[in-house]
Amino acid sequence: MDTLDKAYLEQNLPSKRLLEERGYLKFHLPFPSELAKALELKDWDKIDQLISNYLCCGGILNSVISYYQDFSHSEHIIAIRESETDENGIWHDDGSRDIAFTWSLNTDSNLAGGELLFRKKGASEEELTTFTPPPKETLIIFLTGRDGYEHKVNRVKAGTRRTIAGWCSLVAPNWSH
Ligand SMILES: O=C(O)CCC(=O)C(=O)O
Ligand SMILES: [Fe+2]
Repeated sequence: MDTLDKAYLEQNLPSKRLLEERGYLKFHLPFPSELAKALELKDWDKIDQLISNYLCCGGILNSVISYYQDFSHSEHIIAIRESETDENGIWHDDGSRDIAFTWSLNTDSNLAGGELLFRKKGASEEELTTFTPPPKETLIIFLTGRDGYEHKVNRVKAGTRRTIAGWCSLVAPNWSH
């Protein structure tokens, strides 16, 4: 499932309207076998390289994210948070990026905390969406400050939280975060 055609995307992905309404989408996007293998080996360099490829033309992430937002620039990191050293994140909006994503690499059954919180700026506590760290292969795509949203990651209380965090923009973003 490395290249995805338009018909596949339209039939299998959540609608664009849902993203506009809620500001986020969460769904299962299976890892290509080479990524699954690299995760098993904890080969972070390989994972980093594969994600670069997937964000490029014809790649799985490029196809999926482009379905929602045209982009020509992308950045990504492998974000690893361990309970021993982790701290509460702060609310932020990912600056001038058009859209953000987090593709879970979590395999740690001891993982506690590390929730991703998401809200419209100025929203009340009840209007907050909380994503408990999902299992590997869960993709969350979410809107940024450009559309008035912000997010933060809670402190990991036990175990290790791993994800690929990324950002995509049509024009090159300002490099401030
Ligand atoms: O770790 C995540 O799921 C998101 C991280 C994030 O928001 C960021 O690095 O800007
Ligand atoms: Fe962020």
